[in-house]
Amino acid sequence: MNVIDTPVLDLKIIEPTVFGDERGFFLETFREQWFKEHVADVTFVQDNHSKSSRGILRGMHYQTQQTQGKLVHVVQGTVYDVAIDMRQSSSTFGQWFGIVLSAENKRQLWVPAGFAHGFYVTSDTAEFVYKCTDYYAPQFEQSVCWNDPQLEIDWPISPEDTVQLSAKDESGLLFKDAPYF
Ligand SMILES: Cc1cn([C@H]2C[C@H](O)[C@@H](COP(=O)(O)OP(=O)(O)O[C@H]3O[C@H](C)C(=O)[C@H](O)[C@H]3O)O2)c(=O)[nH]c1=O
Repeated sequence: MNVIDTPVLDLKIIEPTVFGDERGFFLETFREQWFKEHVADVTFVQDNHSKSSRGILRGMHYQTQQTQGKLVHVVQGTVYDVAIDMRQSSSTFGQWFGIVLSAENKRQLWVPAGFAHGFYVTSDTAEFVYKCTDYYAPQFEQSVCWNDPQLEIDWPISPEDTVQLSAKDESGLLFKDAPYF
């Protein structure tokens, strides 16, 4: 396992060690003691799995209470994954980072509590799995506009591409109006 810093404070890329042989491959997707020592001293309590089609954008979500750290990766297809630092005390407050996560690159992204998170599907379908450090609490959930004019997230979306959002995400808040940590 290899940990790579990103330009955004505390947001980390993890590259697991992949063991390939004539049968295929094996990798450990999570090892608690290693994670606590090398990434963040947190405990995960909930695992999630979603499947989406090309052009689906889920995000940008966070919980204002029961804030969730998320360890995310893709087991089928490809997504462009984005996290936004919503922590006012952070030196990278208001900054975003994006990365291609795919079944092929097997990369993971550690998104600490205090970030808004979402992804855009660039393959026919994508299956997205992640561990969370607190439980789902919809009463505390917020959604920030994926195309907020201040954040200017550089999504891999061409004019001819579709962007399909949930009703909740259609009415996301502007970053300037969103609650911060
Ligand atoms: C997130 C969640 C949802 N649900 C139920 C609630 C709805 O009936 C259904 C779909 O929920 P939602 O539309 O909020 O799912 P996503 O749009 O994938 O939400 C996620 O999108 C981005 C990528 C995130 O980072 C968050 O983990 C999460 O907000 O699953 C649950 O039962 N438990 C959960 O933890």
